Amino acid sequence: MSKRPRTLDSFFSLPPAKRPRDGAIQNQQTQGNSSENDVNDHETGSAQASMHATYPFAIPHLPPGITDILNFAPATEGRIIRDQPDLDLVYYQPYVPKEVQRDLYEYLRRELFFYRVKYMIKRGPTDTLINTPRFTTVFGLDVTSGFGSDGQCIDATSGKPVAKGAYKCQPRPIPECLDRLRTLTENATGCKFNFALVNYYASGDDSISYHSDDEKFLGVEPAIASFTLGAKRDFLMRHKPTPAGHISETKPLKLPLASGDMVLMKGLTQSKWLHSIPKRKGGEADKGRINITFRQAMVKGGTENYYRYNVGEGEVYKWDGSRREMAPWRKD
Ligand SMILES: O=C(O)CCC(=O)C(=O)O
Ligand SMILES: [Fe+2]
Repeated sequence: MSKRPRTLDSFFSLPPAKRPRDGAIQNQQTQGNSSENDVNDHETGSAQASMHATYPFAIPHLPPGITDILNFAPATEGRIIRDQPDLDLVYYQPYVPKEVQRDLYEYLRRELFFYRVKYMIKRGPTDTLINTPRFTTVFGLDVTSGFGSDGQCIDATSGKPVAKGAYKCQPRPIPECLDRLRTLTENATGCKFNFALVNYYASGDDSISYHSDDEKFLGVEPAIASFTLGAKRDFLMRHKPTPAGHISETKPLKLPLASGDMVLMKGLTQSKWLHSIPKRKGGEADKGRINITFRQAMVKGGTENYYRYNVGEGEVYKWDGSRREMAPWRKD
């Protein structure tokens, strides 16, 4: 039995893996080192890829030239930033080794599928259409479920398939390329992650406004690991307004996130601070930036929320190498 690091790919490999044993569960948290489907990998002899019924197309595995170097991450020791009230960060400059920053950026930009999500919100009495000002995609499943070896959602406690309708969305397993980085990040930080959210900021016009990732479905004091690849962009942080009468002795923060950097936000950071990537005119921002955040969702509502706002119902985008931009993708 081969001992290559276990990923989620037993059911990604083509042709499909054999039927699961009853109750077999393989999710980000529980997968072991069993390798029954490695046989498949060898038999096909073709380049390996992650595939799932919910993916519009297969995502090739990371090439060895990237994985071999990525295994040296983190490239530097993290700097602890706790010099302001409620702020609790570890800042790696960089986390991804320099030799693979560019290749990993170009690989993810080229191989992942993205969305430009639109949704309605109520502003007072009026319905307002929000156009998310960046490309997004998401993979993962909250702790109540995992993926069976046939790719179906399995209840984490009973090991049985989750009831039809338990999720309105269609959860997607984390592909090998992101799962590798997730595992490395778990090992380095001691934190657990079951979601990978990816943002692509095509230019300085793309952004994320001030917010905090403080949803209840992440549990108390969530840890979020946030990676930058590609263009350098400013990451702004400011303390949430304090109750009237309280003197806030905090000052805003600007981290100039560069390719390969990682910021781990933990403790009270999400409940007390806001963060944003503001729009920028010209300069490096127009070369494009990928952000990956790893998080841990505790309940099904977290899964629903992440797919609604990062996949939505719109068309699929894929990198078009000749146009050098994301373009609508259609199955031919
Ligand atoms: O792009 C970034 O660095 C931040 C992304 C972010 O805050 C988010 O996705 O919640
Ligand atoms: Fe955020």
